[in-house]
Amino acid sequence: MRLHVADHPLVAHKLTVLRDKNTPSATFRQLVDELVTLLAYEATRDVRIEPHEIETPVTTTTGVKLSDPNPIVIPILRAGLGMLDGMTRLLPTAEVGFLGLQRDETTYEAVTYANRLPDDLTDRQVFLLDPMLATGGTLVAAIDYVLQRGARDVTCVCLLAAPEGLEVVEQAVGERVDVQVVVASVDERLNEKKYIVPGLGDAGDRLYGIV
Ligand SMILES: O=P(O)(O)OC[C@H]1O[C@H](OP(=O)(O)OP(=O)(O)O)[C@H](O)[C@@H]1O
Ligand SMILES: O=c1cc[nH]c(=O)[nH]1
Ligand SMILES: [Mg+2]
Repeated sequence: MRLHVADHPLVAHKLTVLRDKNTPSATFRQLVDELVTLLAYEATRDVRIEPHEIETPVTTTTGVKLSDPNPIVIPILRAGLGMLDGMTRLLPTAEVGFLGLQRDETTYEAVTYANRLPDDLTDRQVFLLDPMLATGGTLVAAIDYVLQRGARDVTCVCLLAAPEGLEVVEQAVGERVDVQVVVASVDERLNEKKYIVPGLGDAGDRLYGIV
């Protein structure tokens, strides 16, 4: 597993406002969108491209275009949905799949309740979106899901990660496949309820308000 922590003053500034418990839902949504666009720039560094010849008004030249098939972006419902627009702003031709996973707040195990994905993800570049990597259970379940469908190139874009969760993902993925995790911050730890500290609380509730 490769870990990339975005190191940028704008990311740090926006994240601080996001963490503030007094930040209202509308501002929270806007900030998630802005942060994802900044993270997407880092997360797409290895997006597959191929040579592409064009004519400028002056001459012909060889540039690049995204290779076919285009990447697939998969927000993990609910909270990951808040990251979708920020990601597809940079990758407008990406396909979008959906995965619904909810963490059981007693056992902390991820339960799958929805999926709408292509059956075959062989040779597809996959971007998984979820703002919170806490125990890592949800992300490991999502990674397993796409690996079972043949994906071998997976980038996870998260806002916050706990060191404990990163370790779980690292152990689960090992050297099996090329999994990259891009985050805005690796926080201190998990608390007794497995919430990220200092964190930002429940991302889904702060985005959408309904528990
Ligand atoms: O790393 P984990 O310990 O598995 O926890 C992280 C998961 O918890 C949150 O989702 P939640 O289950 O609250 O669902 P929601 O997005 O519908 O609120 C978050 O968006 C992650 O998906
Ligand atoms: O801190 C946390 C942990 C899990 N899910 C969240 O939304 N926040
Ligand atoms: Mg939630």
